[in-house]
Amino acid sequence: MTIQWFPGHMTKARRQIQEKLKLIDLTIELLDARIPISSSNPMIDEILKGKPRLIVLNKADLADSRTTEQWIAYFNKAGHAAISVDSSTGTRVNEIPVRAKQILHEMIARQISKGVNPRAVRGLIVGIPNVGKSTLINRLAGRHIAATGDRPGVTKGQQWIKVGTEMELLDTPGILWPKFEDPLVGYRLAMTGAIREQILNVEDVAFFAVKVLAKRYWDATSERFGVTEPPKDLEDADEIVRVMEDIGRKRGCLISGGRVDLEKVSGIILRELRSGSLGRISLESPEDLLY
Ligand SMILES: Nc1nc2c(ncn2[C@@H]2O[C@H](COP(=O)(O)OP(=O)(O)OP(=O)(O)O)[C@@H](O)[C@H]2O)c(=O)[nH]1
Repeated sequence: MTIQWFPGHMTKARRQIQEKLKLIDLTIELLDARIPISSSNPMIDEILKGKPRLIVLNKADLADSRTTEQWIAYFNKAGHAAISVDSSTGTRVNEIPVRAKQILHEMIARQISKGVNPRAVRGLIVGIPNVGKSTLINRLAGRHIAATGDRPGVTKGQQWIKVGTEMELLDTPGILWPKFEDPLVGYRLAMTGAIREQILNVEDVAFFAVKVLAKRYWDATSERFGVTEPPKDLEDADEIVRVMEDIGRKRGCLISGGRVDLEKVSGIILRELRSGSLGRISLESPEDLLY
């Protein structure tokens, strides 16, 4: 689903989430494990207004596990419970209700001294488009939940989905928008396939992808594409383009005069990055934040 986010849409999305917040104990903030910062919402703290939050790093099967561990430590340090899952196969999703229940217990323990057996925790999944909200809801529900909430003309009350005895989830997630003002965020979202390539230039997206690959995953890149010479200087755009051309020659992306078809090779690089053919790749790490 692609949404054109105009200020009016953001206000509406925010209002819809805030209506749902009245019904729930805790939010499950879904982020893409490969880009936890770029897949987050810039106003999340304000929108959630202190509602307890469990951060779930989804698509962990595509991210590099060492970096994912660093992210979990980073979020823990900032005071948030965080776990990583793969919703497509269901790996570790059963930890979500357990952690949610723990958070609820801690919350109640702070309010009442002891002797309580809190009811099932009521949760809401929130996240930007394509982060895997529906996949996770279906996984937790153990069946396919039809996404009828947005269909015009269908008035539908909120439905609760039982997740074992520990948790109940609202059946429609809260949709958030990413931080559009930062162009790098746009490129990172495009690298993961979260936003359509047509919006951004495919060669530009691949350029940034090669920069990250050369910086952090050169061995995997070199092995996959058969290129041997890393860029001499990551800040030198000509050197990044030279690596793209080397990959293009290896993959036979040539046009008349022996020149490399940069658009074609860009498509190949991005497809292989997204599909996991280059291995498990994280496009952001907490170290990037430490400028
Ligand atoms: N590899 C992998 N793919 C996933 C995972 N979770 C979801 N996906 C894929 O990501 C894509 C988007 O998933 P959705 O569940 O439709 O995402 P959504 O957040 O509901 O998207 P919107 O409806 O656009 O808001 C689909 O192709 C899923 O198969 C995961 O943990 N690992």
